[in-house]
Amino acid sequence: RIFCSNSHIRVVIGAPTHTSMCHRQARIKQSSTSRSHLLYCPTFYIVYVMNQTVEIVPDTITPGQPIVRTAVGVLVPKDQPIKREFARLADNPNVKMGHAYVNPIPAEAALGGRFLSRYEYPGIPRRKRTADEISAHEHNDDWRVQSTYTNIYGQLLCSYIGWNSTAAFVQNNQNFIRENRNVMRISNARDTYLRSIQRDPEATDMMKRSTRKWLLMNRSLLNTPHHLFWLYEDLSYYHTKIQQVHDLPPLMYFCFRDVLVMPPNFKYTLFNVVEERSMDTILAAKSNKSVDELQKSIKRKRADALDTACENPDQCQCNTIWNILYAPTRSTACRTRYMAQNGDGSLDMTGFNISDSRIVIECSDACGCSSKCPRRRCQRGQSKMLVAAYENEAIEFCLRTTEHIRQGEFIIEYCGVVMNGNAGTRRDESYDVELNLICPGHVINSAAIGNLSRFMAHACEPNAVLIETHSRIKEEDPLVPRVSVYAIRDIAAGEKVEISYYQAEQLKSKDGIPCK
Ligand SMILES: C[S@@+](CC[C@H](N)C(=O)[O-])C[C@H]1O[C@@H](n2cnc3c(N)ncnc32)[C@H](O)[C@@H]1O
Repeated sequence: RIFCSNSHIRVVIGAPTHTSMCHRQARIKQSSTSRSHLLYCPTFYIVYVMNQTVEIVPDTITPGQPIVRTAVGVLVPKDQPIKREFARLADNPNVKMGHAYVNPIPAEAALGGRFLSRYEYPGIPRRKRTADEISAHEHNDDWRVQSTYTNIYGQLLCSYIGWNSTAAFVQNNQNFIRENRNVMRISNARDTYLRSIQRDPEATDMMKRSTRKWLLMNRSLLNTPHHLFWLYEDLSYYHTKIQQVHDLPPLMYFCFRDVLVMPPNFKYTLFNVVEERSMDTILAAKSNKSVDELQKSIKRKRADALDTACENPDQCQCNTIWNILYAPTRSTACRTRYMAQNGDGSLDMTGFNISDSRIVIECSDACGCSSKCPRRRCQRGQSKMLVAAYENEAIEFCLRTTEHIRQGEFIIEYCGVVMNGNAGTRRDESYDVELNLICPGHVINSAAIGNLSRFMAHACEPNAVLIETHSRIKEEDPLVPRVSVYAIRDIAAGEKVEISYYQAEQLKSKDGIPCK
């Protein structure tokens, strides 16, 4: 691993203008510690876990049952009773409390066979069945398709959940395609992206050679179940499964090198996980008050000067929240910018200045709008298929889009663990995003638990930006800090999604990752 020469990288999400308060920045600190294990989080917030037996797990689909999407996980320390202040949270179906966040191995993959993988990754089965075990299971119905590939003869090859690569089969009947439409859709999306790399004039010969490994499956790969290729395949599959619960697109991990490097190892989450100490701060914060409470306690004029893109503008409370909590007053030197949504949920980027402090405010049940409201964009989550691809020894993995993204479009939420940003907390700080407005002094750290946003690389001329987002579905949910990633210019399919880890002044001082 090659690290950059300086020890601190800072990622700015707020807009530091005048006060020291404003100067808190999202910070990425380089560290020489090895990469920690990650989890995947979807959309909302998390708290702590109590004892070893209590776990926060990502949501799964139970046939016939409605999907409850967890909004927050709360991690509570072991051997301590749940605090009284959290009692109300325990009744909220959007909040899960536990001592640890885990990515469990789905039941259909946990069958177990003779093959033991060399690698241990959260939520990925190590034990699988082999081709030798087929006869014992031939007539059982536990053959569910994981993914499909085309082999060098143009035949459709199918790999099965819980079986290693030696048990992959050629499938050539139309029924198979009809019955596995979803799997076929994901495999086709993967191949479309891989073909675009084959055509890319900037792709190196090594990338093209390696891309063919994914496009045209060969016998030697099938016969090497310990090949890292299969670990990439599993990570893509099991993390995509978590995405699907939240109706989010598939994701993929790639390494376009002759010799593959180890894929990233972390727990995948689609909601933020909050440490107990930070949950105390969150619950006590003014931003956590409901709109009604805010209006009663703070005698400030209701905002009506701003337009709202809410589908129910007469009842929309977002501008009131802005006015009471974030709008600059004569006594605040810190000028936070109101980021207005357009009717399609994208942000109005007119006059956007990357140095400005900025916030997006989203609707809750108090606004009386539906989940399709333009002012609930972060709540709906990612819509474009993104991939984490290994770039080089310096950057390692970065985030790329497989689809065109327009300026102002929401890309993804930055998910991870909400924790106190002081130096005492043990973590890899290079995955910190520092919060300025909603929970100052805290960070969202995605080193151990996060989603694809953790792979965004630094660029001196970024195409995306982090924006703190005041968002909860119900006023009774805790207002856990959230950070959205929006495009600040059009991003073409295949491009990297990059943010600036630094403020303008730091870029000039050449502190941190150099601009190339
Ligand atoms: C938040 S992580 C990004 C994901 C990381 N690349 C990975 O593979 O997990 C930040 C780290 O990525 C690397 N990085 C990001 N952008 C870079 C750039 N433009 N040049 C060199 N290294 C970069 C640095 O090691 C930095 O500490």
